[in-house]
Amino acid sequence: MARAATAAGNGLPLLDGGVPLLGHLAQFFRDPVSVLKRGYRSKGRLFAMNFMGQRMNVMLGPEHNRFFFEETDKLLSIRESMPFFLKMFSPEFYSFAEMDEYLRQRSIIMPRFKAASMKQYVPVMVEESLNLVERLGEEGEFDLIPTLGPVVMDIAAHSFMGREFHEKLGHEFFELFRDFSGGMEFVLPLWLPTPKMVKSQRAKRKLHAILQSWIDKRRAAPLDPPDFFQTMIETKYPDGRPVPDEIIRHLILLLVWAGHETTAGQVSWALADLLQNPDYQKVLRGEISSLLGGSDGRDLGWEQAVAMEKMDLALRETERLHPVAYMLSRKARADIERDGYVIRKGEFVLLAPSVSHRMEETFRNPDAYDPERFNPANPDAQIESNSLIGFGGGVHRCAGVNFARMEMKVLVAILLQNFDMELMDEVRPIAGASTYWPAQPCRVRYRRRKLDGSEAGADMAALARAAGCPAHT
Ligand code: HEM
Repeated sequence: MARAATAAGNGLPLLDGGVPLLGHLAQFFRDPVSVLKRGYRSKGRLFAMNFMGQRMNVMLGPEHNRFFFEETDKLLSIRESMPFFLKMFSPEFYSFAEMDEYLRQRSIIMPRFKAASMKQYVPVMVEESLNLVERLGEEGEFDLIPTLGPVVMDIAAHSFMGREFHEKLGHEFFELFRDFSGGMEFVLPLWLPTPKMVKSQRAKRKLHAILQSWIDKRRAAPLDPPDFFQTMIETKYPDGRPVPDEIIRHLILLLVWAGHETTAGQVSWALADLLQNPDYQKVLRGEISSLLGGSDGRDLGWEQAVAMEKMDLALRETERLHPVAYMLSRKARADIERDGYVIRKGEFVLLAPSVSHRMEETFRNPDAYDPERFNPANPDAQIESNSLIGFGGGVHRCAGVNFARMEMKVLVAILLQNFDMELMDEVRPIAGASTYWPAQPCRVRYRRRKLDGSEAGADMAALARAAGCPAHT
């Protein structure tokens, strides 16, 4: 049961092992997921950490996930939990704005990620993935994050700002963007003029100037048929008012910011998982070659990408095992009673997909890589709502989830179709990061495959086996 409470009551059980003054802060920043796992093992689904006197209340499992998502913007505030957002964007923007303004701004971007609009991004995703194949050549080594990160940025710049912007200004935009992202400060006060904060603010001003010049250019000479950017600058609010340029600039930066590190990390994990699970890699190869035949992927269209159902399962399993957004955060707006405990107004409330996704009660054999657990055709499929939350939930669920899933599908499919790959390094999560991606180096050795489509038949047998076909045991 959950309700706003004023009654006296005990706080959530406090995790052991805090040190004077800092509490659990230092150990958390060193290795957040281990601390969260220790909390679950020793205290269960509800526990608290101490960050220099500030209580951080952690909730785990589908029931608590549901509560967290349903109470966001009611008992739980998103805006107070991410103050750095204010510095990177502005007080009237998105989650920081009043609810009706937030919903108005959200309604500008959501239609751009519906199925009908998504179709226009697939050719861009294919083109940028094939550019990577071209750059990699016949054989060699690449490091996952530094190689896939720029492809994700190319896809974003090309999809959201258009080909011409991407070709002329993409590089400068990317460089500035890296500095801008450095403004995501969790520990130090935001008014402190640290070098990375000064850099971030300078980059923000330059990014806004670049985007404004692009808005002016497109207003003077509209693109027909319109692409993402053209549609954004022509969109009106439901009451007919034009959307201010400042909001358009912030929205573009928000999309790139929210989708860049996350997708780069998640797609790197997806590839690393597949390279460690050759049986399922084979299943995917079968699916890909049954759809693409002997093509390198340039014919890959929306319909084929949607038909990659095994790839969907693999991406979901990676989202479960390695959620890059390993923790979501809110602040309590009032005292909240939860299972007999009280969370006080002003305290933080956290979800931890990184731990909830590995709970035995929710997922059978949780540390094993088993994409088929999500296959709805399996009688024992594990698809309880609010159990897989790598893209969040409720009204603030990731706006770009369809875009990200499609992008990862295309990139992984094209890499698997074109290269034989093996991992050279042990895959470990990065320590102390805000985005939980594989630590560097995480190198892959690759060699170009001969593409004649002859593997499709053999791989279809593996596909049938994985789907549990008794004729292929
Ligand atoms: C694998 C890649 C991605 C992951 C794991 C991811 C994860 C998430 C999560 C967990 C949230 C909710 C945060 C919260 O409730 O506190 C979120 C929100 C959001 N994401 Fe993503 N994201 C990804 C890619 C993208 C992409 C590609 C875009 C844009 C094209 C995007 C745009 C957004 C936006 C705008 C929000 C804010 C939604 C709102 O508050 O209304 N994300 N994302």
